[in-house]
Amino acid sequence: MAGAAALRRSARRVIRPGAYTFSRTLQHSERLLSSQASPDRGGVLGSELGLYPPERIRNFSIIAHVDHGKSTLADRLLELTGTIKKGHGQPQYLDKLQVERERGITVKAQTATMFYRHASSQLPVSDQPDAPSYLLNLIDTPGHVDFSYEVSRSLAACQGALLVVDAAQGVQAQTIANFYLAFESNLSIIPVINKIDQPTADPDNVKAQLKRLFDIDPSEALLTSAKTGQGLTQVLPAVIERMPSPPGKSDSPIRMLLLDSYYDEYKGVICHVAVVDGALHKGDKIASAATGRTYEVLDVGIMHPELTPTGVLYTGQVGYVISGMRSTKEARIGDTLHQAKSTVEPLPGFKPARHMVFSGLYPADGSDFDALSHAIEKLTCNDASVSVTKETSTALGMGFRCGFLGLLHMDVFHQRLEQEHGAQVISTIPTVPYIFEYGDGSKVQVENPAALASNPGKRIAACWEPTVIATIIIPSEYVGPVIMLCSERRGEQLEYTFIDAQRALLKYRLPLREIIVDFYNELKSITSGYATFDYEDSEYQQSDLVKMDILLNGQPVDAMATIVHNQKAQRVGRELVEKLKKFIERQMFEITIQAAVGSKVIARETLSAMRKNVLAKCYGGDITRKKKLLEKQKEGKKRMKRVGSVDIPQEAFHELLKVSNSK
Ligand SMILES: Nc1nc2c(ncn2[C@@H]2O[C@H](COP(=O)(O)OP(=O)(O)OP(=O)(O)O)[C@@H](O)[C@H]2O)c(=O)[nH]1
Repeated sequence: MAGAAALRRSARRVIRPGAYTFSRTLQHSERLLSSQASPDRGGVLGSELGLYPPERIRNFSIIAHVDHGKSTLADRLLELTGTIKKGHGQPQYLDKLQVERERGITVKAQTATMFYRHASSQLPVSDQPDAPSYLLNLIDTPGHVDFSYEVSRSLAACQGALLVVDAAQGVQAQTIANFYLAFESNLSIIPVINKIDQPTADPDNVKAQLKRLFDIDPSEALLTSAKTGQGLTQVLPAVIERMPSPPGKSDSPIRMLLLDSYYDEYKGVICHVAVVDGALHKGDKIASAATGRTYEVLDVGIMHPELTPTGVLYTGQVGYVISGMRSTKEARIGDTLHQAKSTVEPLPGFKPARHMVFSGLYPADGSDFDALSHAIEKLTCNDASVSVTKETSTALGMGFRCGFLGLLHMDVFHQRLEQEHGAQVISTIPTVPYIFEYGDGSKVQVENPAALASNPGKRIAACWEPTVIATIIIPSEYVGPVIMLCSERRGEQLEYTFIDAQRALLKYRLPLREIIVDFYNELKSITSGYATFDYEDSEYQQSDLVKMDILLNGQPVDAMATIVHNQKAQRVGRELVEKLKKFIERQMFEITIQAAVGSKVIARETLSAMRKNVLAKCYGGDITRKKKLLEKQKEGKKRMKRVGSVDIPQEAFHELLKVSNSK
């Protein structure tokens, strides 16, 4: 949890995707002017984009396991093409969100257009004045499993992908997932074995893995170091020579795919689009296939890498459109935008976002509801993959039930709420969407365990929970402990193979609720950090689930209710009450903390009465020190949540998250 000062500092450093400042714009025009003078660069303004028919365009993505070097490679390619200055002082240019920089992960995919002259012969480009210039759109993708939705969204606009694999770590779980996403999208895949500068690099072993797992010819692999620059000059020529150009009909009415959208305070909604057919000009009238609404194109251009107005986008090009949309809700990702008053066949959409983790978000201070509401609304403007509905808890007051793609997604959302909007939130135990069937045959999807109580008269006949197929790659000596962990988490083994002499691949079907909290941490800790893990959604399976309540002084706290597997209820209940006892401070009266399934209490702790005297350690009469301590206590109180008559610190809710799903 960031301190108040850190929050204030970070609030001043808000970075929004695509947001750009006046000074950056100036730098940009300077760069443009110099770029036009440079023999190695193409022009970019206005009609010059017309010089790039689809044959001279390549749209590609970089896919990789987390930390294998996608963003660094992207930076190097942007530098190599002069799109950004070398040593621009901001590593991982495309990772624009503050959380991305802090956590070193890519959350929101970004796009950048580059211009690159390429000659087919071996002579240097400078000796070939006629070497044609190519327009390359690089689409960065997130690496974490939660964001595979963003990956599939980006891949739909590409014809090829660079599959980056760390030369020392080799193929990892997300390499496999991302490879299949790209393969199923019919992309031409160029393997890039990166980080060859590392002393432990073993490119030949990685080549053998690529052959064994994906049937990739070893001679196709490029060897690079995004750190030292070694091998980087082969990358763009390979993109141009080995990847196809975008398909599309130049003489057809405009049809484009909406790749991403975000809200900019000054410009309104900015849509990233890939033009599939026709050309888009400023002033054109366009319509959304999803909503039927029509808009006038107010501004259109490319991301070079900042928004650069060009007035036009041609077939096969990727850029941005501003068309007076008021909210990103109008800009549905995967929608087809087309010429107004024409009927066109919508382009195949994307895999829709599936919300797999739900959690209640409440203002830490009940009176801050409006501020939280405003912050959530602003944030969802830029992250349409979060679902938000209002809910009320007797314990926490008015709040929101939010649906996320996964746990990291939820974490990132919380962090952004705090950092970018200064919101103080209490989040309830995350839950997955269960399906319950009542005795009368009716079925409900339960995203909030407390909601089960609203049908007290109905007998639960059956329940189902979502499962995932997990892929785990580990050094072979860790196979035993990992198998134990997976069976503790109610997993069913589907596959157990070796990908090389040292490493094994395990596939398990696991209930999603068993992995949403702490599974990855535990997997990492029992494998000394060597395990990599990825999962894809699978079907629902029938399960023996019960609702567990937490009661404080006999009163159920709805925000702490959780759904657990019957066999684990006792253990989880005991851990929850023990944890709560540690976090709830003693108060003026005795507090009983209980966990109960139905009317049966399965765990109980008692906190005896006592008032914490913050001045106890303060000897003598230093009045300013006393005042400071009392101020601190007052500040702490603000972060307390009064439930009935019991004050619960915000940390208790956070700690509960960790226990509720473990073991
Ligand atoms: N030694 C070495 N380190 C590299 C190389 N390329 C990247 N790195 C380092 O590896 C780490 C991860 O690099 P990133 O580019 O952030 O990785 P990523 O794949 O984009 O990670 P996500 O955005 O989280 O998916 C950083 O510390 C880089 O400096 C390389 O060629 N050699």
